[in-house]
Amino acid sequence: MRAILVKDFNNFVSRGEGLVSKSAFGSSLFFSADDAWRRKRQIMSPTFSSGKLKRISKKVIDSAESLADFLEECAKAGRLVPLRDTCGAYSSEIIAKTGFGIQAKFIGLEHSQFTKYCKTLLNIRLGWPRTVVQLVNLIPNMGAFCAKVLGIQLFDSVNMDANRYFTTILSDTILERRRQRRTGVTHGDFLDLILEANDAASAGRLQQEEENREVTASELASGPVRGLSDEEVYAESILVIFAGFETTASTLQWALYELAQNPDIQEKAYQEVKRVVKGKTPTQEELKQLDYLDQVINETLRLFPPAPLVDRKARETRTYNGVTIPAGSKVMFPFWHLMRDPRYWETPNTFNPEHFSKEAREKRDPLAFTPFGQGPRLCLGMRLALLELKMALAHLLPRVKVVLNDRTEPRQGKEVKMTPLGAPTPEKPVQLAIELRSDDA
Ligand code: HEM
Repeated sequence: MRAILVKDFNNFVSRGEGLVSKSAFGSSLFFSADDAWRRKRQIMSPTFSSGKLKRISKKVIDSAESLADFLEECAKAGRLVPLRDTCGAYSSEIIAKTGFGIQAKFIGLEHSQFTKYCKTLLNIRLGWPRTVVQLVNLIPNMGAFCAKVLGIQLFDSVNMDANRYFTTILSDTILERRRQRRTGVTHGDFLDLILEANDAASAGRLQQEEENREVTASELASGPVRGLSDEEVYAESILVIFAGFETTASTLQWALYELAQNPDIQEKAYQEVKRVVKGKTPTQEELKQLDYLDQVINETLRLFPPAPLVDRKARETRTYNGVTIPAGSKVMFPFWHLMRDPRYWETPNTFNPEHFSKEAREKRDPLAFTPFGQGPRLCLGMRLALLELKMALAHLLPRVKVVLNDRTEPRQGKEVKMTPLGAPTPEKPVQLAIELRSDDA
């Protein structure tokens, strides 16, 4: 794993498969190969640096406050909280504000078109439609022809209604933003940051800026980097939705579910927040001191990785530790299994934040924990995702308790059943009860 993802990355820059779609999103950074990936990664990387993240953290804080307000309202009204919808609203609200410059308020709202299209961006085919696509794909390039040339939705991996919705919002916004940049107006969101990095690339300044940051040689394109066209800016913005929506929403959902299942762990996390955070909103410094909360988040990512598998394609035939990997082969890394492997985890199938105590971490190979991938193609949004998750929990734990009882799904004493395919998803929507924390708790 180390050889492929890290040491000989240059032979495994590309993912195993691209995305079959007429949408520009199919050619975004996530699905790009070799030099096309290097160019886009170099433009996008500065956008996600910790310095830039500080500029958007106010928007994350506002959404975390709204989430805590909403849970408090549910507690007062005795209403159960539908976890998937609530966590999805939190994550899509942050995307809308940071990625698209929309003044969004989705938490607690029953119908938001933006959230609806975030959820349905990918065209999930089940039953007979899946079988038809699989059969047609037996003929090389036939599926791509049906999607891209004939425009048949069944074969397109992107839902074209969602694509149209986001294109419409973005094309107007990008035009307006380019105009505003010339007059010095900025909004401090990802769209601004992408356009800023893009201007640096077009002016040949990106290379210089990159050299001052810690960027691995494998990430650097050889020669000057060409800026992104409007269509490419659009593709990268859609990628922010694809990569950032379900992943963060799902992790927050599982974290809250596990805290409800394990009241002692919830109490310990609450006591830490109560001890460290002095005001209504944690400062950056206080956030860093919430070590136990980090352990809770990491343990959630270990048991419920939203991206349970990644793959790479070999450019040349080479031998690693006696195993020859022929050119063009796809190598899969089943993170889900690795992160439940009893050789690395004391109680592999139990939610136990002590797996991430300082002592336990020091004893373990860091490659045993890879929810964000590994090597130069590591998740670009990792810092943002961790900020979103930590901010949400640090805001809501001092105000409310999440609990299971005889009205919730699952009931107290029962566990959630998961669907067998893909990212960890509960079979039935989880609904938790919320209790207010009293001041002297
Ligand atoms: C808990 C949340 C998240 C998890 C667990 C996660 C996990 C991953 C994983 C496993 C990969 C593949 C890495 C590889 O191939 O080695 C990835 C790629 C990526 N993620 Fe995330 N992700 C999360 C949130 C986000 C967010 C919030 C964003 C942006 C807003 C984001 C942006 C990306 C991008 C752009 C890539 C493609 C990187 C590339 O191909 O160079 N992710 N993520």
